[in-house]
Formats: sequence, C-alpha cells, structure tokens
Amino acid sequence: MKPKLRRSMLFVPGSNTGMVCNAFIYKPDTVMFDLEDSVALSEKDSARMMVFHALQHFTYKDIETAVRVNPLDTPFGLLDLEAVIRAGVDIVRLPKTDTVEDVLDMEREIERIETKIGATKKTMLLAAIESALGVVNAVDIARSSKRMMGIALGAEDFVRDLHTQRTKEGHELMAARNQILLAARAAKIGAFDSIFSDVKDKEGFMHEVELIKGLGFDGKSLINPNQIPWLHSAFAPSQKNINWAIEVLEAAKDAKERGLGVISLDGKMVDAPVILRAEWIMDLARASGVLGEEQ
Ligand SMILES: CC(=O)SCCNC(=O)CCNC(=O)[C@H](O)C(C)(C)COP(=O)(O)OP(=O)(O)OC[C@H]1O[C@@H](n2cnc3c(N)ncnc32)[C@H](O)[C@@H]1OP(=O)(O)O
Ligand SMILES: O=C([O-])CC(=O)C(=O)O
Ligand SMILES: [Mg+2]
Repeated sequence: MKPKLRRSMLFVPGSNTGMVCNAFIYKPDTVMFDLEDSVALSEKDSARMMVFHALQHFTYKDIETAVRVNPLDTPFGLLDLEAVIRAGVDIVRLPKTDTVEDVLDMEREIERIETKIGATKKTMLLAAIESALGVVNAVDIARSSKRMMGIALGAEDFVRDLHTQRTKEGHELMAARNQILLAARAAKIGAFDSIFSDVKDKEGFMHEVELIKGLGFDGKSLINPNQIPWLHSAFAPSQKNINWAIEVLEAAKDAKERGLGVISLDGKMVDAPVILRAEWIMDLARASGVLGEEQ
C-alpha cells in the first residue's frame, strides 16, 4: 500500500495573496495556511477570508491542506475554526498546545461546527507543542483525541519558553524532540519537526533534516518552497537501501516457501522486524517516486 507521505508541511502566511494562490505549485505533501503568528492583528479577518476561499478552489482539491488557526482564547480562534471547517480543510493545526484541555476544547468546537453544517468528513487535528509544559504533557496530548493525526514541535516558541536559543547542533531541542517522537509513536500518530528559519542555509537545513530523520520523525514544517526538494531528497531511500530491501524480501519469500522463520543474509539475521522494515523502505521508495508503482 502506498503510505501517505507527510514529509513536508509548507507554512503559507494567510495574509499573503501571492503565496496563498501559488503554494500548491511547489507540491509540498501538505499546504499549511497560517492564520496565527505570521498574520498581523490588522489582517486577521482578511487572511481568514482569503484562506476560506483558497481551500475551496479546485487548485487545492488534490493536495492535503492544513490551517494553523489562532488559539480559542483569542478573539479570532472560533471564527478561524468556523471558516476553515466550512471550507473543508483536512487538518486543523492547534498552536501552542500546552494541555489535554486545549485539545478537548478544540475538539468540542470542531464537533459542534461539523454537526451544525452537516459535514460528511471528519476534520483531523495536529497539535503543535511549543512550550516546556506542552512537552511534559506530550504523551497525554498525543492520546487525547481520535482526530489527532500527529504532534509537531514549534521550536521557535519553545526555545523562548526555555530561556535559550536555537543552535546548529540542536542540543537545546534534543529533550523535546525525543519526548515528542516517543509520545507520537506510543499513540501511533505522526511526529513532525519544526521549521528551519534561515532559508538560504542549505547546509544547516540538511544537517537538521538528517538529525530528525535519524530520530524517526515523519517530516518537518517548512517556511520556504526551496526547502521542499531538499527535504524530499533526504527522505527518499537511497539505491543502497532499496537494493538491501529487495534482497531481504527475496530472501524472506524464499524462506517462507521453505517453511523457515529466521534466515541469514550475508551473515546477518533476517526476521519479522527486518522484513517489515524492508517493506516500509519499498513503500517509501514508491511513494517518493524513486521506484515505479509496479516495482
Ligand atoms: C515561527 C513561525 O511561526 S513560522 C510559521 C509562520 N511563518 C511563515 O509562514 C513564513 C513563510 N515564509 C515566508 O514568508 C517567506 O518564505 C520568507 C519571508 C521566509 C522569505 O521570503 P522571500 O525571501 O521572498 O522568499 P523567496 O525569495 O525564496 O521566494 C521565492 C518565491 O517563493 C514564494 N514563497 C516564499 N515562501 C513561500 C511560502 N511559505 N509559501 C508559498 N510561497 C512562498 C515567494 O512568493 C516567491 O514567489 P515568486 O517567485 O512568484 O515571487
Ligand atoms: O511550529 C513551528 O515549526 C513554527 C512555530 O510556530 C514555532 O517554531 O514557534
Ligand atoms: Mg510558534
């Protein structure tokens, strides 16, 4: 089965007409319109209207959409939520999620709006964790709603809360990344890393991508289209990985035919978890376009 890829979630400021109209062109896995921190207070209403219309435009029908709404305790949160659910958004990104209560409040409002408009689809939730309190509560947040499709780190707000700043090495984010990843995996939902803000620094970006990919993250929030091909190429399995996966699957098929459970390939043990990993690499290779559907 072709897995749904969510490597790249491109933030698009909801107040920028050109970017809202064109974001689909860059083919991120998910377009994530923003109504929160990239939108000035004076533009909150016009941005909401623009995103409302963009979501219903045919250019956004074949791409997954998310909207980062304002928190419910601001004058904009509920208006944002009404607009984006009416417009049929796929995912609501809840910013600055500190507690399970934050999720349940949002879930209650989503349910109320969906019932009111007779919606046929169920909007998914993505909780952004952007504080020490949110990280401490990550496990409960990840498990708090059936609608929760993933949790994401919001590193810029998080380092502010920690009284530190981001570095290239990322030591200051290690505990949060580990906690978010573990919480997401325990809840069997997606884990997404934060933005990398220097859009010209490809080397720094790739260093961060290798780090979060190695930890096990599914993908990352992005702020610039240039970062999309960099990220996708880093997440695509290498030819060496693919060759290994093909060998493992052939050996596993052969072992099954001979009624064997554990086998050895080039002196290394091949058992069920290794076979599952090989299948996952092949799925990822197909979904990333590195392999054809029939291969
Ligand atoms: C901490 C947080 O909350 S982060 C989340 C909120 N922040 C955001 O959403 C910011 C999104 N990103 C941006 O606004 C911009 O990429 C900036 C300000 C970082 C850099 O802007 P620029 O220097 O103009 O970018 P750049 O020169 O690479 O743009 C190239 C093209 O990509 C477009 N583009 C740039 N960023 C985006 C984006 N995020 N979405 C869609 N299109 C974009 C530009 O409009 C431009 O299009 P054009 O060639 O048709 O004119
Ligand atoms: O969620 C993100 O990656 C962007 C953000 O708001 C933050 O870092 O504070
Ligand atoms: Mg933030």
